Amino acid sequence: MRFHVLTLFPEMIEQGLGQGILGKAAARQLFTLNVVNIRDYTQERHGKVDDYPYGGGAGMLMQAQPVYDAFEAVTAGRKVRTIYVTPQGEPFTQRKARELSEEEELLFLCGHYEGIDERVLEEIVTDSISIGDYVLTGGELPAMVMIDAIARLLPGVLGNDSSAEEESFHCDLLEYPQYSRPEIWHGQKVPEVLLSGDHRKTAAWRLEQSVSRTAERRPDLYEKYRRKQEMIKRLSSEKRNNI
Ligand SMILES: CCN(CC)Cc1ccc(CNC(=O)c2csc3nc[nH]c(=O)c23)cc1
Repeated sequence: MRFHVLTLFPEMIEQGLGQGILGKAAARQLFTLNVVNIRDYTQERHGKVDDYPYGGGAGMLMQAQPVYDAFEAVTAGRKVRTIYVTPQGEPFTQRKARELSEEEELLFLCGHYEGIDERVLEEIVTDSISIGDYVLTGGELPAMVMIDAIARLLPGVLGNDSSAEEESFHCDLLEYPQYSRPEIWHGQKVPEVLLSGDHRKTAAWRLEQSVSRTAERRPDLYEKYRRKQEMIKRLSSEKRNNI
């Protein structure tokens, strides 16, 4: 996978994605990261890349020419899936991360100020994606969030035992509480069942914890889970009756 990021703050991306698991994975060539400074492509003097929006309105807009020239420099005529990170985009989900992780190459366009001239977006953008319904100061953090979620799905980036955890999230339940040594900390004991070594009881306790935590914190996911359970029950009883 080759990640390209077009941004006005390249060091933010390089710092943010150069540490930890992703830094190591990039060093092992499990993916490459190419960060391009849009300001390097301006034809205006003093590195100017923004201007006032036609029709008035608060703030400034990034102009089309520098963005387009940076894009052309990276893609060199290749057709590359180009993601414009924007509050006006479709919501980013684990499903979308999985879909994007199948691509060979991804180009992320980070806006700043109040956005980018629509004409260059029309020409180069394939997907407009938001990371949530809150307003940030720029697209760099959203691009890093998405690259993190996508890169961890690439072969070799995480230890191979994590895929099971992936599935658990897919069954729409929040994860159960976890404990490690010591057995008593600040007078709080680890739940007995986890010390019992009884795997069946442990699994049952963890499922119960996941369900109650989901019901409490994510009623939307809980509702989905409940309906799925009901359908499974109905189908299995229908199957029994038909036999
Ligand atoms: C004036 C209307 N604003 C849109 C809500 C303009 C605007 C605010 C903030 C930004 C910077 N944010 C992003 O570039 C961004 C990119 S993806 C994303 N997901 C959630 N929230 C976000 O702010 C973002 C861009 C335009």
